[in-house]
Amino acid sequence: MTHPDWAEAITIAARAGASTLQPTAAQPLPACLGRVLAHTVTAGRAIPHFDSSAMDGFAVSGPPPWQLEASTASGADAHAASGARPLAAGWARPILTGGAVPAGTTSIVRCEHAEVMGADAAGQTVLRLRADAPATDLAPARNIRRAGQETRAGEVLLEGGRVLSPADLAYTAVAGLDALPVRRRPRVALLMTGDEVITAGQPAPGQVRDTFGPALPGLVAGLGGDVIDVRRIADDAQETRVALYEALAAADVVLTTGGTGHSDADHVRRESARLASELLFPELAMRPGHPTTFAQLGGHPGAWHVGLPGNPLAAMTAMRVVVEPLLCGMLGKPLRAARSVEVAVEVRPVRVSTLMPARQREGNRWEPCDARGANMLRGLTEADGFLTVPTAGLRAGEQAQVLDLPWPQR
Ligand SMILES: Nc1nc2c(c(=O)[nH]1)N[C@H]1C(S)=C(S)[C@@H](COP(=O)(O)OP(=O)(O)OC[C@H]3O[C@@H](n4cnc5c(N)ncnc54)[C@H](O)[C@@H]3O)O[C@H]1N2
Ligand code: MOO
Repeated sequence: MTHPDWAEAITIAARAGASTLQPTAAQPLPACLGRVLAHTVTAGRAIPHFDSSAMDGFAVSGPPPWQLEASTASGADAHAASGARPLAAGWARPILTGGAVPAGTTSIVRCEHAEVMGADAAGQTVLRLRADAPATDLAPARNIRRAGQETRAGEVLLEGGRVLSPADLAYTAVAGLDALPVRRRPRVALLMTGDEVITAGQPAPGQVRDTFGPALPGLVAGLGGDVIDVRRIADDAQETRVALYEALAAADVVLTTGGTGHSDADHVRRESARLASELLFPELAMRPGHPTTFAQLGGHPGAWHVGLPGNPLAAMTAMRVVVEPLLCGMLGKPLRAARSVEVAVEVRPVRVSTLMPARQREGNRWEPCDARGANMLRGLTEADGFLTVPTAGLRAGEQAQVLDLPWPQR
């Protein structure tokens, strides 16, 4: 079996994910934040849905002065009442911001630009434009928010596949919807191996602090997964087998960390193979992260298993090129494409196509971070993305591809 490079891994994982596209359910708007919209939603009617005033003031009909109607409504009804009856020529009517504009209105004069005078000879209250009011106040349709100005009935409100933002939810509410169809979040179980790994305090020589427990659950949630289980398992064949089996029954995606090697202490590869209905790849032609395995366990749909390598940076590159596209596919979300950038410095040839944590300098010029060994994290904390380095290396000034990090950036 050939070993995919990073670009092929993204394609394979995304296609696999799409074959288990998650079901859709309507959710109330506040529960939709960060969820993936399952399909495109259109406006059932125009936004705004009626002509309304943009200012507190007066609806006027024709040139000043006007005869001012007595205010007929206040409180809860005031916004609707202002538009209930047509406005006759030569008349003005009090109106609130957001109030319905009566038929016959030529413009809205804001209250600070108008002056209520005493009664005229006929006993009518008169409204005048103040001497210092700008002439634009009387421009046709001044301060009127027209129905349909923002969105026409039948127009697309939001495209399917997008991750819903606070603005999207607010806009949907304006359109009068109470719920949106969102994809179920893939259930993700996280199994972490490594007898030498401790989860608190200072590790002794031969021990290492767990880097995955603090980082991966949030990372998976940010990619749209629902982390249903986080478990540490011993470097033991039987325990690995039972844990994989149980996870496969409960989850859509099983992520393991470590144990992908071929030593007596590594059991993930063998136990995954026992449960696998399909091996998509046993490893990658990419560093760090080359031991990453990807399989489907327990038939279709069963569960996807991604065996992340134990080296912390290797696991992060695998998250970017396998887990992120897998979840995108399952959620019906578009992939984030690699970006073309200019390389600021020479990068020497490498044995296997390599993902290097890299920083963006002035302009779109990029350079690799230091401390970018597979076991290291410092470079990644300083990185703006992964620079993809082909085996031939890169010359200063050459174009190269950068992958965004699998989390929101500064
Ligand atoms: N003979 C070979 N040895 C190794 C090879 C190889 O090709 N032949 N590949 C190296 C590469 S590259 C990687 S990556 C690792 C993959 O190892 P495993 O997936 O089997 O992971 P472990 O052996 O369990 O651990 C590797 C390394 O990572 C540390 N680790 C594990 N879990 C954690 C954790 N939760 N937090 C922090 N660090 C962790 C572990 O202590 C080891 O140092 O294999 C290489 N060896
Ligand atoms: O390729 Mo390893 O995965 O260098 O860390």
